[in-house]
Amino acid sequence: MAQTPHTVRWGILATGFIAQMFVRDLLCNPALRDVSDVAHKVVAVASSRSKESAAGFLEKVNLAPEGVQLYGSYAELVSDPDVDCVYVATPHSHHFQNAMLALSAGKNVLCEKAFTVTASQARKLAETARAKNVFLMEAVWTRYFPSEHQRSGSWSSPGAIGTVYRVIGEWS
Ligand SMILES: NC(=O)C1=CN([C@@H]2O[C@H](COP(=O)(O)OP(=O)(O)OC[C@H]3O[C@@H](n4cnc5c(N)ncnc54)[C@H](OP(=O)(O)O)[C@@H]3O)[C@@H](O)[C@H]2O)C=CC1
Ligand SMILES: O=C1OC[C@@H](O)[C@H](O)[C@H]1O
Repeated sequence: MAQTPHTVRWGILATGFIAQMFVRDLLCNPALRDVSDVAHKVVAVASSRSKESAAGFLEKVNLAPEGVQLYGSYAELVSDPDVDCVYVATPHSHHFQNAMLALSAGKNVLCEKAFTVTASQARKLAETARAKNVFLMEAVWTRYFPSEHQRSGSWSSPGAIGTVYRVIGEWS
């Protein structure tokens, strides 16, 4: 019998380039990647500038406005009781304050990379997430590439490839 998927209700914090990419991907049918136990719904979008910017975002990602709350501030977004998880897509300089705002409101958080500017900020976010018993993760999608699983599964085990003297990386 088909399983009823758990629906995660997302609040999108910021409306720039990667937020648009993220929402388009988020709303792809999970069955396309053989996933049936979870579904995703965008229930709120906030722009730091205005509610109109948030409305413009919906148009850019081809998302119908019905059932989506629009906010002109991040504080309003994290206060929305219908939001389960906040996706933080602001510049690095603002990740700490924005993720902390959402965690403090008891929201689960997915925060864009680079996670924080200092290690101390990252520790504070992790401590807050633990205290609030919510999920917190940095949005490093490349971590989930099949090649990365191979690398972490075999190449990185002690001694598997001998002593590493030099590493050259490339994004392609
Ligand atoms: N995982 C990945 O593959 C990628 C991750 N990123 C990461 O995502 C983050 C955002 O990058 P990107 O989307 O390219 O950036 P953009 O400049 O396109 O968008 C950032 C958005 O943050 C909001 N914002 C809030 N405060 C400020 C501020 N003081 N200055 C500028 N913007 C502000 C704005 O939205 P509004 O005012 O409407 O809320 C703005 O549109 C970065 O940390 C970047 O590293 C970027 C690209 C790829
Ligand atoms: O910031 C980024 O922008 C481009 C992406 O391809 C890359 O994975 C990411 O780190």
